[in-house]
Amino acid sequence: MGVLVILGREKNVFSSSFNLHSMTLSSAPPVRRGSTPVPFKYQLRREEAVNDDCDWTPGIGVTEATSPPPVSFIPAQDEAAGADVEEKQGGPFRIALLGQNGVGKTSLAIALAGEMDRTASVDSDGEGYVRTVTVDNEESTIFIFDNWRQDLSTLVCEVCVLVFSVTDRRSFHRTAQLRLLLRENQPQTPIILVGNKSDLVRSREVSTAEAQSNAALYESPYVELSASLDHGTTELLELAVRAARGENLGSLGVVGAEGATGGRRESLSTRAKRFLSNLVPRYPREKERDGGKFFRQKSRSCHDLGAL
Ligand SMILES: Nc1nc2c(ncn2[C@@H]2O[C@H](COP(=O)(O)OP(=O)(O)OP(=O)(O)O)[C@@H](O)[C@H]2O)c(=O)[nH]1
Repeated sequence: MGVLVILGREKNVFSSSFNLHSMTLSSAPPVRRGSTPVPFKYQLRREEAVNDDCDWTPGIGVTEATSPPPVSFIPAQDEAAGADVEEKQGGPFRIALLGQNGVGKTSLAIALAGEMDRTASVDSDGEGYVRTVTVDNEESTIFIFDNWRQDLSTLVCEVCVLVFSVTDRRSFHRTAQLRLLLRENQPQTPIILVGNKSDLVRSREVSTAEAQSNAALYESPYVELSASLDHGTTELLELAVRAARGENLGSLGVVGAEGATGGRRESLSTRAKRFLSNLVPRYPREKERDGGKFFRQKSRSCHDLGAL
């Protein structure tokens, strides 16, 4: 049984301490958001990713002065080998949201915690989100945390959600690095790849197909969503709970905002056929077969317009 820690919702706790530092240490560089391009000289090398997986911004993250308070964590009972599967069914399940700064982890954690729905059963201790959810007619308790700043080797959770912003290619690359680190430390933990900010269509830098094939390479499901619009978050929540229960998710294709049917997506040819069959007959032969219905309908609508 574990008590988890998010510094997410009460991010103000972290923010306020950070601001305090910013005030005293005026030379500290600003925190980089996911949508802000990073100068080339600041790009993270692999060695840096291994040693310091906190941030892309140099000078921020691991120093004593700017790091957030340590995350408290009590390992769950089922960590021991031979954990009781039945015990796992109801949780508690720990879901860790990891990813580059500004990709929307906190927004996503809040959406998953159901804070926007005031009737949801949500309880936060200020460090994480605790929620009881019913998935597949079964109740489970979940802990969601989005602000893991310590060494990834100390992270213990039932599911890892690697978040990137579809508007920031660098954050997509960051998930690949994180996956590498996670696989080194906990090869069995299910990983779900999440492309957030799907609402920002015009600023997109990572296509659905690219992210999906990347996820498929590692047999992870890919979920595309918008935390801000709370679009696709339910699918992620259900997926995470199923993964935590030990269900094999495999590679489900795209789930969420752009392809809400998961592995049961229609093929391109099926969709094309359906689209064509729905077309109004346009060609003379079809019009003949149609018995002139098309024209009659059209003239009727013209007539109606005239009446207006
Ligand atoms: N358009 C859009 N903006 C989003 C979405 N999700 C988050 N944002 C915005 O992205 C910015 C960063 O969101 P956060 O939730 O703070 O991101 P984070 O990953 O927790 O950031 P750090 O705590 O710095 O690591 C905020 O301005 C959010 O409003 C989304 O789905 N769509």
